[in-house]
Amino acid sequence: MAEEGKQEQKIILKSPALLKYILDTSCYPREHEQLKQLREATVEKYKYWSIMNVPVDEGLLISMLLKIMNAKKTLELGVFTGYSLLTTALALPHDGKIIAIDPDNEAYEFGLPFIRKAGVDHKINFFHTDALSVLNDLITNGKEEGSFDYAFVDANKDNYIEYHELMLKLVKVGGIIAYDNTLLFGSVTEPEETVEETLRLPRKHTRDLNSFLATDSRIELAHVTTGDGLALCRRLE
Ligand SMILES: C[S@@+](CC[C@H](N)C(=O)[O-])C[C@H]1O[C@@H](n2cnc3c(N)ncnc32)[C@H](O)[C@@H]1O
Repeated sequence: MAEEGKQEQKIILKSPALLKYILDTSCYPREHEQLKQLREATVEKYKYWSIMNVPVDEGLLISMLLKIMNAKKTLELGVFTGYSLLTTALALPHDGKIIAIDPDNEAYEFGLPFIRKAGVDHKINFFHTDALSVLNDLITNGKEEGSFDYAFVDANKDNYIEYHELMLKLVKVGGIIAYDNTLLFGSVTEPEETVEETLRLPRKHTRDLNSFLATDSRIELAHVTTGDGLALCRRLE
């Protein structure tokens, strides 16, 4: 058998039924009650766009990662209704701190009652604006370089490489920068002309990011096939 064929045999998720099995068996029973309610309310209000919430299996992975790292101070770029934000807030200790940024205040306000009910809103400092301005401010005025344990980047794809340079300043050596949607609905491997038009530019940005990260010697990289793809980068220098 060709080497490539052997590799393919290692891919576990061979069917949508397997994803459903993982969710039903291992994930939904362990999802925090307020995360479940937030997820369901988001589906009801945002319909198709609820797809933007991080899926439950990925949320559980992020939660465990944060606890293994003993993360206390984190950044969140792209909040929407706050599924990944609430996941993070629940995983941090009582005195944990999250700087969360999104220009969409309405979606954040929609998710806030669930975050409050979970009793973790005191950990969150939400900035209702574009991420770049806040990140630059944290570096120049806030003197926050090297102070974050973890950053979750789930925002506008066209800025990811720019965000990466700022993340490498803000996240401490040994800390994790996580980029979400790095497989972009599987479009990264499809020929451009077969990809729906609205995805073509994000697909290009995502492919550029993946290639960039693969050769960036300042990080250790693990490209995880959970959700829509999650690139975990550990800052090395
Ligand atoms: C995929 S959603 C985030 C989902 C969220 N992490 C969750 O699990 O529910 C992407 C979000 O990025 C936000 N966004 C778009 N441009 C942004 C920017 N320049 N800075 C920060 N956030 C931005 C959008 O408003 C949107 O809410």
